[in-house]
Amino acid sequence: MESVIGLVVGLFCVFLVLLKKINGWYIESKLEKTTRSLLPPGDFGFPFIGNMLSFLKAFKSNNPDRFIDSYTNRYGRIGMYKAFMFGSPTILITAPEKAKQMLMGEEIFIPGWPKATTKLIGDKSFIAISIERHRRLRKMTAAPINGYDALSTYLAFIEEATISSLNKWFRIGSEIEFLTELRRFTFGIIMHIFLSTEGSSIITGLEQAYTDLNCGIRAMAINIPGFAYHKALGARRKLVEILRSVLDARRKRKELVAGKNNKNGKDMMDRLMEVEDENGLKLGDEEIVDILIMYLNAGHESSAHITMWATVFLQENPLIFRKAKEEQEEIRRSMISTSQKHLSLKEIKKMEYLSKVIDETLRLVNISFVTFREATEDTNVDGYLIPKGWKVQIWARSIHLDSSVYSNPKQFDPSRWEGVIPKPGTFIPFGAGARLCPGNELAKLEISVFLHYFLLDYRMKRVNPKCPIRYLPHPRPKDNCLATISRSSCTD
Ligand code: HEM
Repeated sequence: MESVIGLVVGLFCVFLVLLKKINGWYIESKLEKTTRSLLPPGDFGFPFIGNMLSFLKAFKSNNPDRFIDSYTNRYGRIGMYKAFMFGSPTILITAPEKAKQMLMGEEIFIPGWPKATTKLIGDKSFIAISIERHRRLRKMTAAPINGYDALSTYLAFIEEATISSLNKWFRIGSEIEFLTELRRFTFGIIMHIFLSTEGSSIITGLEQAYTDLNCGIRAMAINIPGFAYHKALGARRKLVEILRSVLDARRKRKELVAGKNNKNGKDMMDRLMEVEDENGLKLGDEEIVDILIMYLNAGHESSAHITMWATVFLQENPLIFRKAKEEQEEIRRSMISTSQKHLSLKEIKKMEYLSKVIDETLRLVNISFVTFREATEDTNVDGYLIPKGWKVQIWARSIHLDSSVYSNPKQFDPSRWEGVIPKPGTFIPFGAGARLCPGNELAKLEISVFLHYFLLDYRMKRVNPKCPIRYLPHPRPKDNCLATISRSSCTD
């Protein structure tokens, strides 16, 4: 009996190996013979699902890195591998210099997000429009978010939101989901920038919709009730509905006050409604809504996660906490000496050690662990070929946790940034090139202001300090960082 079971298991294994080989032959049969011979090593997994099962298995375990490790262990650390992910043949990039080449080569490597993601974020958002249109809309939206004047303007709002949020959580006195609260906090900021007048009235509806949208972004694209992707599509419909009604109401209001618009009172929605292309054409409602959906999402999720992780790491490392706090105390002392009540960008610039804490958090946590591109032409990279039409995934996570790039990479150590200018491609938490995150400075500002007040006056105590981490869609403790916030004067 045992030998029969052994035989069946053996035959099944052979069948699986054969299935993978046939799948590989089938995918490569669409390429020219010379192209095939130049592909990097790797495997395409099983028909239809490709390598998705091993990807999801790794990212649902406590060791997501074992997905890429399985390639480096089998084929060596060559930094590029062939695979089949999210329904497309794909080249995985895990080496800094190659990542840099992909990120900087915007003409050849256009965004290549899975179709299912584009359906959620919108086919008129930045991830799906032409290079020219992207350049134009980006230019128009990036400076009012990330420019020096814009940041100075937002600072007061961020400061006020920080002080009142921390005070509120402290007053609650019992456990809060720290991450959920921080998402609310960062969402309030991005809503203020984009939809200053409607913010508070629609914020609750949008918040829940964004939670559901995000759960579907890196899930399998199964549009059946009960699956995350199905729920995310519903969330997108809700977002479109809410934002469209805001847009309609604004248009009506604008008609009423035509000609009386105050330039200083403009938020991003006003700008999007007013911008014209070289032929005098304005953006359509669908375009405005998709750009809003993308910005409002990108503009709060990552910042909230990084703020939470930075707080957790500081709290877990008393020496680092102390050093960061001393820097903030020095800043507060100098403000008091000149009777300065509010932070300005001058103080933010002085937060050198805190900036290292934030960079180290960005490196270690890897909120955007992978970015998606598509090759628009056959491209040779270090002797290997990326065929035209294939997807490219740039694995920032693998680069940031590579022991040949960062010594002791899993350790939280802000001092590693002392006097260091990262080599190109080695530190890419915000991407690089034409698609470099247009909210990177705003994100760092929000996190810095929050940590300034947190370090000076508060403590966070987690209910489950050893709570397991969920890695999809973003790394977070499964309990959303259940914690109490207390004032440091009460605990020191
Ligand atoms: C810690 C916080 C953040 C992280 C780690 C982060 C990370 C990234 C990364 C890696 C990209 C590049 C994607 C690619 O190359 O395809 C990106 C793009 C983008 N980010 Fe962020 N981001 C953060 C905060 C923000 C904020 C606050 C905003 C909004 C104000 C924002 C808006 C965007 C947008 C609109 C894009 C698309 C840019 C384009 O395609 O041109 N992000 N972000």
